[in-house]
Amino acid sequence: MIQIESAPEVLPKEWIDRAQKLSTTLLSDCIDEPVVMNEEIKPCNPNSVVVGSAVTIDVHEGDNLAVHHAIYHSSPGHVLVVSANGYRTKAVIGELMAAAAEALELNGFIIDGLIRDYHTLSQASLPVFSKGAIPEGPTKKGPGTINRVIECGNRLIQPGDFIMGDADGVIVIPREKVEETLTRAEEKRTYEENRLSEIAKGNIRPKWLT
Ligand SMILES: O=C([O-])CC(=O)C(=O)O
Ligand SMILES: [Mg+2]
Repeated sequence: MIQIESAPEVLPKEWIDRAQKLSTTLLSDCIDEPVVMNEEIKPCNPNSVVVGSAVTIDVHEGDNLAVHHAIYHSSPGHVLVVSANGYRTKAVIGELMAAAAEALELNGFIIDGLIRDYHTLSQASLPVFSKGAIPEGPTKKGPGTINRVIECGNRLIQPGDFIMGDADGVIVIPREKVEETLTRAEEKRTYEENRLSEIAKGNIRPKWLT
């Protein structure tokens, strides 16, 4: 049986547009709490960038029925964040599920576990983040939960949390901290752009390094 709670609100478009001009590194530098998921969770396609509101999914060991249901309980703007509870001998999703999610214009998948059909997913435009790949597929029996608090990548994820993933990994920020973190990260981006242009001009050593 799959327990399904209502889907969270998507993020304001303004937050998505601003975040897409930043990065997980800038944002994680600009918040005073741990936001980075376990470093093993990486994009299949290193060009992938995902920003969205977390739909949280907890699956039973080696099973993915809850993920199949979650795809059809989500909307454009949602990122499906899956806790596989450390299970590493079966994949959680593959290319068919990713194609369905892409056709429904969902934003992507973050999987604390493994996937399959890696070759296709490494070239797909839908962002898929995972700990790697394995051929063996999951059962589809349940149980599972959708839109309850989960643990993913050693972080607690609330439904509707701000999620961003890029080539460096994945971060999660509580909604009430997003506005301030975006503003601070924009200031840091300006500082870093200035540093790069100073380096290009030959002023290589930073002023703060005495
Ligand atoms: O069998 C599954 O549920 C996962 C899979 O390979 C696919 O989505 O292509
Ligand atoms: Mg498949």
